Formats: sequence, C-alpha cells, structure tokens
Amino acid sequence: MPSNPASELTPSLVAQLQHKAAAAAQKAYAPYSHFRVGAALLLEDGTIVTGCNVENASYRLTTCAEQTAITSAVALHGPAIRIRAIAVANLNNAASQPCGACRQTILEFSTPDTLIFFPKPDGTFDQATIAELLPAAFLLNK
Ligand SMILES: O=c1ccn([C@H]2C[C@H](O)[C@@H](CO)O2)c(=O)[nH]1
Ligand SMILES: [Zn+2]
Repeated sequence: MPSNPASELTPSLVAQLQHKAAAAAQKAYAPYSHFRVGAALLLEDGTIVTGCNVENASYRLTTCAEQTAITSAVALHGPAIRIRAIAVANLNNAASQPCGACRQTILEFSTPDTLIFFPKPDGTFDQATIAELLPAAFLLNK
C-alpha cells in the first residue's frame, strides 16, 4: 500500500526521508573510514527503501549507501522501479553528495527530475536533480 502519492513531495515527506536515511546510517558497516552513510529512496508508488554503506578490507569492494538502497529496492520491488527522490545522510556531520558511481547508478532508475537531498557541511540540506548532478551521462539505448 503506497504511503504517499508520487506527486506530493511535501516538506514533511522529505523530512521523513531524511529521518529514515539517518536511521539507516546507524546500520552502516564502516570500520575502515568510520564514515557512516544512509540513503532513503522514495519510489514512484510511495514506497520507501533504505540502505547504508558496507565496507570491505579490500577497500575498493566497498558499496555506497545509495547503491545498497537501490540494490535492495530492485530485489524487493523488481526491475521497473523509478525513484522519485533520495535523501542521503551521514552520522559524521559532514557533507555527503552522492559520489560519481552513485550518480550513474541513481540515473539508471530515475526520471530527469528525480530529486536528491544531501547534507552540506553546515548541517543544512541541498537539493539537486539527477540531471544536474550528472550532466552528459553515459547511456545505452534500451
Ligand atoms: O556516495 C557515497 C560516497 C561514499 N560513501 C561511503 C563509502 C565509504 O564507506 C565511505 C567513505 O568513502 O562513504 C557512500 O556511502 N556514498
Ligand atoms: Zn557512492
């Protein structure tokens, strides 16, 4: 059952997404960087799916929070998911815009106006569309 229609990205829904992203960050596995990140995806049907970063002793095998959230969303809801909005949070009082790899992964399941909310160093949040974060992106015709 959808919790909220896709068209209503209200301030309270954005706040709920940010809260869930911060809660997800509590689950992060980050013994190497100690940088704990959470992401909450709002899908077009109103469903919210979260993820956290999962590090590895072989550092480059680390998975970002945004990517674990998207992997979970596909596993739970199937390949047709579309992301309406994403909130990113960290428990380190730092800025955390999605990295380049995450931007490409987000794009795969986005519409041009998918909105991403991410923390700035001053504790406030910035927002940008995926098209703004990843201009001239790599695409294949499907
Ligand atoms: O977009 C990003 C960038 C980094 N991290 C994580 C990966 C790593 O565990 C830690 C430090 O880079 O932050 C994310 O979760 N998302
Ligand atoms: Zn990333």
